[in-house]
Amino acid sequence: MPEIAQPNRSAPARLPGTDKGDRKQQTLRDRWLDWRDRLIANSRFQRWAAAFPLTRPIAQRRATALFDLCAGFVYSQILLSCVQLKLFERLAGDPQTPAQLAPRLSLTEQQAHRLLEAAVALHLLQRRSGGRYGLGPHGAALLGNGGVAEMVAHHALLYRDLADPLALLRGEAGETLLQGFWSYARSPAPAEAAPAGVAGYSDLMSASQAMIAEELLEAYALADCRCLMDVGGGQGTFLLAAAQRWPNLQLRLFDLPAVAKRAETVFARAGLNERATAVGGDFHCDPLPQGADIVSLVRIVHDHDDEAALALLAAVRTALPRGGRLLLAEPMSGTPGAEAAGAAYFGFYLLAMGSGRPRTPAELRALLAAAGYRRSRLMTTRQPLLLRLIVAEA
Ligand SMILES: CC(C)=CCC/C(C)=C/CC/C(C)=C/C=C/C(C)=C/C=C/C=C(C)/C=C/C=C(C)/C=C/C=C(C)/C=C/CC(C)(C)O
Ligand SMILES: C[S@@+](CC[C@H](N)C(=O)[O-])C[C@H]1O[C@@H](n2cnc3c(N)ncnc32)[C@H](O)[C@@H]1O
Repeated sequence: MPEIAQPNRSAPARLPGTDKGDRKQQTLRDRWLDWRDRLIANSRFQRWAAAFPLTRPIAQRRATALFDLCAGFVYSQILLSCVQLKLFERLAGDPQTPAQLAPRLSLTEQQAHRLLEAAVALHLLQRRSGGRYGLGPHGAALLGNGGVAEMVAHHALLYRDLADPLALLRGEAGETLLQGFWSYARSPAPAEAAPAGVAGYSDLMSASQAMIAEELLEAYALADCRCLMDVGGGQGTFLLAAAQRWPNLQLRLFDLPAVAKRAETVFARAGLNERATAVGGDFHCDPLPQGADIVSLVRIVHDHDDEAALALLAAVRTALPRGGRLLLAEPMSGTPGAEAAGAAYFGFYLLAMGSGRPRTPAELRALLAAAGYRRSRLMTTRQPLLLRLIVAEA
């Protein structure tokens, strides 16, 4: 059973770090933060701040932000309903009334109206003339970002795994649904994964490559590169994008055998047999193919705990010639303006997946140095929420 915290109504709020003994070690900043916390936790101060005209907007903003944290799951489920009903596709360029939509969604008019109003409140949809509903700014942006709808749909697994977050944190949750979905996570012999076990995650990764590949190829020019090897390259969607942008580039992909097979089919269909090869193996124990002058690890390193991540970075360095480059691209922790996506979303996502953690650029650069890279540099990406990039020199 999940643990339900019981509020202690009689005890006064006591914040840590206020004992006389602790005080000696506190910096000025710690003391200021203690004072601020005591003030904000004081319900009389809250009432005063909500009433006083100069502090009222701040109090209202903070209350809304805290409410949004409480309600996040509800908002996500409204988004999921819209995705499942393909509401954004239906309304793109064709705003409709609840009466028109209801039979197409297998809902009554009243039910459709409730969903549409909720989606309007979340800026997913927007009201139009004549009682019709059309896309809102978020709904339109979602349509323009391939893979977001698929991500939303697969969150059903994540949310079930997170139903008892403390059990998950304490490692008492047992086998999770995400471990089943990402069949290589925690598997002692990932190279033996059956084709059916890799299909779901390979398709999801491929669908969401649209927003990743462009970011990466915009951030780093491959003009002077001869052969790019994408390690953990999935079914080859990133390499397809690289091939289109850089027509002289040779392409190599390394992934688990069942995934490499899928990439082979994709390369053949794209007529890339002359330029692209896919090699199957396990990057934890098999040597990586030599011959590439640049290697990419796209959304790979955060999947692995420190020891495995360090070994993988070292294996890539060994496969590269001296002066060869590694592109380490993934969402990272501590990204200014997107802090929640790193430590909170990916922190708990990877916890549910059973392996890995999001790292800050500084942590990754320290791992790269420990793996023997001579230098590394954090590059600028246009949407750091989705992807950051470190380039390292072997
Ligand atoms: C014309 C007028 C009046 C105004 C225009 C104003 C203007 C300039 C507006 C800007 C509009 C605009 C360009 C909007 C752009 C919006 C974008 C780019 C939105 C992007 C959203 C992306 C989202 C929501 C991404 C979600 C990604 C998720 C959930 C990723 C999950 C990844 C997972 C689970 C990865 C798993 C891999 C593993 C296992 C960790 O390795
Ligand atoms: C999160 S996906 C990223 C796929 C792709 N780079 C992308 O960004 O779309 C991780 C990839 O690493 C591969 N992988 C996981 N463990 C592996 C291993 N031990 N050896 C080789 N590939 C592995 C998976 O099969 C999967 O394709």
